[in-house]
Amino acid sequence: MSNRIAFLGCGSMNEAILGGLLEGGTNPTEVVATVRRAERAAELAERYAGIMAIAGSEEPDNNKQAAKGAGVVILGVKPVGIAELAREISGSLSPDAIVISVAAAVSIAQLEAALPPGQPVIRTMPNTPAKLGRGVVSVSAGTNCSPEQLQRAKDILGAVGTVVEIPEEQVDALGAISGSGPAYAFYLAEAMAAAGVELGLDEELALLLARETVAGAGLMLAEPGAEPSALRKAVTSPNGTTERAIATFDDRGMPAIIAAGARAAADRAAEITKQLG
Ligand SMILES: NC(=O)C1=CN([C@@H]2O[C@H](COP(=O)(O)OP(=O)(O)OC[C@H]3O[C@@H](n4cnc5c(N)ncnc54)[C@H](OP(=O)(O)O)[C@@H]3O)[C@@H](O)[C@H]2O)C=CC1
Ligand SMILES: O=C(O)[C@@H]1CCC=N1
Repeated sequence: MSNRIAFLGCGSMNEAILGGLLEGGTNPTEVVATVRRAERAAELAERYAGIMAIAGSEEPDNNKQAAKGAGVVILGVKPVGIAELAREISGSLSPDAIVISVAAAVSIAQLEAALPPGQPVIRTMPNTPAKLGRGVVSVSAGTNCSPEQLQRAKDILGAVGTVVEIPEEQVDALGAISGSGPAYAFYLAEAMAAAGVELGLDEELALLLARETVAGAGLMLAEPGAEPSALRKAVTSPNGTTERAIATFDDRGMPAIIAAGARAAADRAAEITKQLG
């Protein structure tokens, strides 16, 4: 099977996977990426020496070209564009090419219906820390995907983070935690910076403190065996300052607010799936 990997629609998410794969040792000459705009293709080609990046504005058959001869094809456009993209490349795919979708809300049934009968499909839900090799990527195999093909996808995706295999019914829940989750951590950093300014710190200092603190805490969480609650307790002196802050968060219902946000994300995914028909 061909080693070529095609990233069709290379924006935030697919670029993070592409970057993580190259960091992990994938040969850039085996990577091809497609986008719509020429500036974006030029940006990718400059940032990742050796890859091929093709813009649809210059070569309207870019997706077909990239799909042709690829062993793995990763669909990375917005959910609403996935089925159209799948149909567009259907005549160019090798029958054994593994088609991986990173899109939220697009079901395996919707993917399979848009591809040639028998095409192996894997639905994933990655996240952008993939770029640093610290992503979480779920995999759910479609009906025509062999165990060997699933293993190949896991091996490839393993270079960008932790791979978890889940039944498709759990993808929306997983996406609400790990897919969207990096944004929750960045949101926390934004809110901490704003709180620092409210307490009288200047904006630049407050942002530095928030960034470095969330990043440092993330690194501690990444240590083997790290437990969030144990790490929190180690910062929380009895009757001290942190205890007062956490009690205030609890009193104001912070855990319930986070649960409600995650629920809203999962519900939105289900809503989009329905809209896509
Ligand atoms: N962002 C995230 O953290 C996550 C995203 N996802 C999923 O990833 C997918 C992409 O999201 P995201 O990366 O954020 O979106 P972006 O808008 O950043 O990226 C989409 C990319 O697709 C390109 N594109 C659009 N239409 C076509 C086409 N017909 N042919 C070729 N390229 C095309 C765009 O090109 P151009 O730049 O030229 O416009 C752009 O580079 C979504 O389905 C989303 O659900 C999943 C998990 C996390
Ligand atoms: O916001 C979204 O819809 C995508 C899916 C998960 C993260 N970003």
